[in-house]
Amino acid sequence: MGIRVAVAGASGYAGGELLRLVAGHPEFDLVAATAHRQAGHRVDVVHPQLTGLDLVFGETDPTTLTDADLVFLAVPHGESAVLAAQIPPHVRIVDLGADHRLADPYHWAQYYGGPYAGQWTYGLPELPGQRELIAASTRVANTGCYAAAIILALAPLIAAGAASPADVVVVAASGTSGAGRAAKPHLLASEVMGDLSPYRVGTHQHVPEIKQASGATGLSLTPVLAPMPRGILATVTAVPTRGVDPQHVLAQAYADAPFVHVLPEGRWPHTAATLGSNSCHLQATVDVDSGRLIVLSALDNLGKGAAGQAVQNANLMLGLPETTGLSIWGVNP
Ligand SMILES: NC(=O)C1=CN([C@@H]2O[C@H](COP(=O)(O)OP(=O)(O)OC[C@H]3O[C@@H](n4cnc5c(N)ncnc54)[C@H](OP(=O)(O)O)[C@@H]3O)[C@@H](O)[C@H]2O)C=CC1
Ligand SMILES: CC(=O)N[C@@H](CCC(=O)OP(=O)(O)O)C(=O)O
Repeated sequence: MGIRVAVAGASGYAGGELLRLVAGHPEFDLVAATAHRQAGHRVDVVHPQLTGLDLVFGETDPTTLTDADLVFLAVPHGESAVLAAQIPPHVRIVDLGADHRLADPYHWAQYYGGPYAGQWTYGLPELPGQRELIAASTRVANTGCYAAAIILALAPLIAAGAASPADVVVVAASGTSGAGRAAKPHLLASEVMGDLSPYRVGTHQHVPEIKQASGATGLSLTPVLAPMPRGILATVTAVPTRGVDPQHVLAQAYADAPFVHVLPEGRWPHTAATLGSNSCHLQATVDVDSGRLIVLSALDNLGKGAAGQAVQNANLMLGLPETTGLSIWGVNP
């Protein structure tokens, strides 16, 4: 008998990717997959990529989930805090939503609203000291998808004193699965195809999360919806504080990180190379004209930006090698 794992919100995009990873994980037994409107439907009807997984979605209620050793919560903001409060402390939880990411209740109220649920251990193992904290935790808050791409690009440069924390500018494009599966008019194929559209310009909810985890004090983020199902490409620029090679700083920071790859000089991250993997690809340079540091960061929003990262955190919480059941390599093309 392996480690008993339940996935709440399993009918969504992040939940579907979690099911795929949990079902293929050598130490996990999938004991429950729960949904909301899709409760009672077969998993392989909602997720045809999981044909062969003989399961029906249960109702998302605490009694189904407390039977597990570890629960992944992949439900909308606000719902995961309500569920988590009803799950006993001995059951480990990784929350893919935002409910437990922020330290400051004021930021929660400003960007999300509703009751503030408090902060859990932040689930980005590549931050200094964070692996150990995650391993010692029974409650872990997974990162936002843009947040993962941007923090991995930025945090080592600020920590090394190589970039000014006060003036960080990011433009980041995301595939449509980042917005979830619920039908929304702006996500119709006719609206998305052939278009690049900025949204929540200057007001995106990941800004306080990125500042909190990276040390940035002034950050402008322009998110762009891109006509592709998966992937994030973030262009992060900052003012250098001293003449260090940003690529060298990143390579040193991630020398022991199995999923973060600083690419050889001359190669630039692009989303397709990361899809299906739990990897983040980085490359950095200094702009010849402005002198600003430029870091490009690519990942799969459902991989390192969500489900892959959640499994990486669960592995650490359970004392398993962090790479168990995860792929470093993608599926391009
Ligand atoms: N998509 C992404 O790239 C990322 C998502 N996340 C986070 O992961 C979580 C899930 O996102 P995603 O998969 O994209 O969203 P989806 O909209 O695709 O899926 C949402 C899931 O939550 C269920 N659900 C909806 N309403 C409720 C409710 N009131 N109570 C309980 N369950 C409910 C849905 O069930 P049903 O369909 O049966 O109604 C579905 O299983 C969110 O918190 C999101 O912010 C984090 C990082 C990246
Ligand atoms: C394309 C798109 O809409 N992306 C989502 C990112 C969702 C995400 O990362 O999840 P959290 O909401 O859990 O932080 C957005 O910008 O809100």
